[in-house]
Amino acid sequence: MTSEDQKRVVIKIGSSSLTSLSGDISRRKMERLTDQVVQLKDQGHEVVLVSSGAVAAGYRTLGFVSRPSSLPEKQAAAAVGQGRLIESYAELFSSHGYAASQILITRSDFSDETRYNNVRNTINVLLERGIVPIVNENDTVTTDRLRFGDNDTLSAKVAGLVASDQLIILSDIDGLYNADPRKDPSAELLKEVTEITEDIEDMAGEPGSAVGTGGMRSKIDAFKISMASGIPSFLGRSGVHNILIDAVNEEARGTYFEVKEPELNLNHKRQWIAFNSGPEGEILIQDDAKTAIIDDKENLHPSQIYQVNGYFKKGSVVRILDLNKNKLGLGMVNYSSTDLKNFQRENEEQSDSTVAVVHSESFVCELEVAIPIGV
Ligand SMILES: Nc1ncnc2c1ncn2[C@@H]1O[C@H](COP(=O)(O)OP(=O)(O)O)[C@@H](O)[C@H]1O
Ligand SMILES: N[C@@H](CCC(=O)OP(=O)(O)O)C(=O)O
Repeated sequence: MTSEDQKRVVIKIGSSSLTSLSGDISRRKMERLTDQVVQLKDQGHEVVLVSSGAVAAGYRTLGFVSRPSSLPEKQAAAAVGQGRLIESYAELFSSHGYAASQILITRSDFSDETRYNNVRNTINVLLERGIVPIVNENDTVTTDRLRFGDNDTLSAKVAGLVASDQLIILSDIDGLYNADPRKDPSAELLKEVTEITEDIEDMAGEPGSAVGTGGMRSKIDAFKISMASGIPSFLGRSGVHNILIDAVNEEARGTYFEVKEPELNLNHKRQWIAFNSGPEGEILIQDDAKTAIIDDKENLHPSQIYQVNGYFKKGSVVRILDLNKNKLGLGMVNYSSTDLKNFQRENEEQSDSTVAVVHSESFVCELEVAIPIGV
């Protein structure tokens, strides 16, 4: 957005923020949240919602007394519930003069760079036209292997995709505590996090409610992605009065995840490589090439390759490993695996050619180590 006071904000609303104690969608809770989104839009902010709730909105119609646990049952529930969820959002927004739109995404949509960029273009047009994009995982078609699985990481990836100014994740808890508050009543709220260290990761426990999927762990994974993408983020409790308005103004109670080194932010291309690409093969590099590639950010040349594993095309993303198979990073290759294997056989006669532009992905390297592909 142009004005400093007007932000582009991605807001993730978890199932627990939309449901009553019985697990059913609560119209009152939806109304409270959409009212605040309307206020934000009236103030000139652009808002993208990433909303869970499809399974919660559908399972009772299928005759389940509680949220089902098997994948096909959840998918069937989502097939009924997603339509209802969007219908409710559409009604609530239209009563304030805004239109809602539905965007359903699978991981394979994001692992294809063209489709990934296409989603961005679509959302940008919707925002330009004043529509509220409402994103959810396309639950009905995903398989276990291809699922985001939780909307926390999806929301962080969407925030990066649309170059959001802020990511707000609402939950049933008012932020990140230094221990799971259900197990440790003396746990304290962290008001600011500037780096996701192992200690921070260890604080996360399992989901709190019967309807939640990801728990604090997936929220922390999400904040790793948003922080690496340069997006200040916030975690707070959805039931708090005016939480969204206050969070946008950075006045709400909760945990703020700050971006301290904006110069290290991943650009769009690197975000895609780091978090969405799905590497297709691996290149083991010689030990003496490590410093040049990782620290000095030089390109990878054929003479520095020890071994090429798997089959990949020119333009694929591959894992770069050391001789002990430790992950060093991800790189986009300029040659296919067949070409690279041929170069090696031909005694590296092409040693001047650049194999992979790893140098520009050196920060991705660190992230790859920290965040397994597919979080
Ligand atoms: N360190 C922690 N700080 C805060 N909450 C935690 C922590 N560890 C585990 N939790 C639990 O995570 C829950 C939120 O995750 P989840 O149930 O998946 O909600 P949502 O539906 O909003 O995604 C909280 O209710 C809390 O019980
Ligand atoms: N896509 C699923 C929700 C998955 C999910 O992340 O749920 P939650 O942990 O409540 O945010 C649905 O709409 O029911």
